[in-house]
Amino acid sequence: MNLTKLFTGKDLSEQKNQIRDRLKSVNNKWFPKGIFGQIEIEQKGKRLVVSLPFESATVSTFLAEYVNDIYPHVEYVYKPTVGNHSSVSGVKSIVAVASGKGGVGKSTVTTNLAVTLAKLGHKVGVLDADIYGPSMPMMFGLEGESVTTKDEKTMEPHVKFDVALNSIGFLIPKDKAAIWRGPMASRALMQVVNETNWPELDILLVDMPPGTGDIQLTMSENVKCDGALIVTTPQNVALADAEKGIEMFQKVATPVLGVVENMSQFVCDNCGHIHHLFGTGGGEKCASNHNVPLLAELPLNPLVRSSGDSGVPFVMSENEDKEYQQLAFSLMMQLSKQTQQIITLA
Ligand SMILES: Nc1ncnc2c1ncn2[C@@H]1O[C@H](COP(=O)(O)OP(=O)(O)OP(=O)(O)O)[C@@H](O)[C@H]1O
Repeated sequence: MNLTKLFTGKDLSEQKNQIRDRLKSVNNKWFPKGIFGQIEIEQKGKRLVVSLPFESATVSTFLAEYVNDIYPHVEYVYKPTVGNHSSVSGVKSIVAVASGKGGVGKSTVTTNLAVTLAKLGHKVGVLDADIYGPSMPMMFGLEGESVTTKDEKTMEPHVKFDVALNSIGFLIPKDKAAIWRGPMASRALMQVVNETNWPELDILLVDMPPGTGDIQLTMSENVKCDGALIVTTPQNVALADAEKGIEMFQKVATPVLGVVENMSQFVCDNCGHIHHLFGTGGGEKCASNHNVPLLAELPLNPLVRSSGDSGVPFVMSENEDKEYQQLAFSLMMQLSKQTQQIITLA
């Protein structure tokens, strides 16, 4: 039986070209230019399998719309390519999550983004570098835990929700870290960076302390980050600080992958009215001022706060990860564009 003509009566190469052409016509600003010229399409039994250089459930659904009418039997699979760098052994890419101002939700975004990336199939780690207020142990439900070691030299990260995590909060009580300054704080941070026995990771998210001080400088001098994600609220005072953060990363040649506007709006449970508690359009303006994309506008949602406090990230709840899936996808796309590591551009 000639499987290549099974469904359409067309030759396999003709079918592949047709699928490729359809995918090339996909119009979505997050896909790097030329990406669909590079993908692999194979026949496996009765199916045609498209190997994508990234993973996202939303992507498969989105792409199916372009192809389903001609080939309903196409399957999309994730085929990661091997990276070749990062200053931390075993780690393919490092992304700093930063904000100029404190309290804008940087740690919340880091946590939920990490868990979403893990749910999508990536190998993810989180380094809590917020040395003055490490909140990851609480957000991952690991408060009160300390580090373990197998060889008395390196620390084993905790693994929760499929994310490997280390935090200065596992080493010392919260109040002690808060009084560290300058070289002492930097030394402690570098110890957590260098002496953690990270497993093989596709991406390590670094939750930075707010501001543009010593720690940020230490990080950028000692750890080669592939990119930075800037979290802000739409408020003017937060935006001014976010812009300082962007400028700092640009100065040290760390590409800013994009801006995340958190607490963008609040939808009233009762009447559905949308309230813009902190103003509107700030994230977009901040991003366009610096020629970087706005990757997400995440709503203010009381469940996000209560989940963070309870140690079970918001995205672990059923059907609560759509916005974070989109953010995870656009972040990986931006990272691909920067590093050319996950995909090769045409
Ligand atoms: N989208 C959101 N909706 C509701 N509450 C949120 C949202 N994002 C963050 N929060 C809450 O706001 C508070 C501050 O968030 P978080 O600790 O993540 O901020 P941060 O920028 O990391 O702060 P810090 O400067 O202390 O590091 C937390 O109580 C968190 O649960």
